[in-house]
Amino acid sequence: MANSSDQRSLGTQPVRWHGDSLELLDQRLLPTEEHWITAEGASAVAQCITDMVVRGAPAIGISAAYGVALAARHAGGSENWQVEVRQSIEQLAKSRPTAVNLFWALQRMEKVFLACSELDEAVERLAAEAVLIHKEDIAANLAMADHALDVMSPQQAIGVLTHCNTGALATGGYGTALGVIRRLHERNLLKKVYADETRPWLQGSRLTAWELSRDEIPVTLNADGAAAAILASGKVNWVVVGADRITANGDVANKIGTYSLAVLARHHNVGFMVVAPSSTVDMTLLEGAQIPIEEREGTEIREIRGIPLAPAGVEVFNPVFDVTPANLIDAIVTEKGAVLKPDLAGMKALFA
Ligand SMILES: CSC[C@H]1O[C@H](OP(=O)(O)O)[C@H](O)[C@@H]1O
Repeated sequence: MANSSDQRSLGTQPVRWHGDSLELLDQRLLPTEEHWITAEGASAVAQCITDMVVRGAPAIGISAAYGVALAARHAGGSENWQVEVRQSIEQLAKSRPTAVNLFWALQRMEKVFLACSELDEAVERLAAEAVLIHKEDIAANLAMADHALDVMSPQQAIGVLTHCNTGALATGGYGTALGVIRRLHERNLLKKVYADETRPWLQGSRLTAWELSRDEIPVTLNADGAAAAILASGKVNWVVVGADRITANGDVANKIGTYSLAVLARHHNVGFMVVAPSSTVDMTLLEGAQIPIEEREGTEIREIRGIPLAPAGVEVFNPVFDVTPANLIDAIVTEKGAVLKPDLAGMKALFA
């Protein structure tokens, strides 16, 4: 995907589309190794999503869209090509449960699929739709950065703390919360950015610190447990995070540890901003308690790259997302605009 016409650095995009295959940067190996996996079919893309080769709500949706396009591309000669594509959509839908972008992208691809009567038409139109979803995500990220700075209206350089990875690696490019950080840096309005390491998967230390360092944006990595002291220090004006699913009342599911950051931010009178494209908004769910929260293997906490960090077999509770109630959020920023002090009425005004 070429850089956007505005010549801004989009950062390292996590997927490369080749028409008959999709290359995915294996984010499990960063920061020590840049290894690209080539997926030639939907099942390979689904496995890459489940295994977190590619992760991040928008990037998951974009990858799944390309996976559907690959299903049609490689169904050639089959009399049951419609069955094969439908089975691929169903398989991709089972890859991870929380990020609604996955289901949003699959529904959009299915709509195109159902409008195609011939395989050749489906191959062409599904590929075009996946590329469009990718391009729209980049445009959304660039727009969200503008809306976020309007909300912040910084009169001087500010301090920001972020959680997990919401950069180019988690999206089609540029990033959501990290896109705001990129924009602040571009405008010389970024005094300091603290990045939570974000245990257990370490998206912050392995991905955010890598992305920002690569793009020469100064970043300070901190243990998750240091966030409270950092917010107490007065060095941070805003906590800026992404989202995996936002419900109609403004509750937000995001990486585990986000909820505690929101409590800390409110306690220390620090702004708390969620930045996510409208493909992350799920108006079919009224509140956060309805969001399916993914739990992953205990080994992700007991070990790091096979090195034991805990007694073998110790019981683990490993939810990889939590829900931040709307009343702890100062702003939800999307490409359509910002919802300040989000509630059902404010969300309906933008997304009804
Ligand atoms: C740009 S949204 C990224 C969002 O996804 C992350 O989760 P995961 O790395 O498990 O896919 C995290 O919740 C981020 O905020």
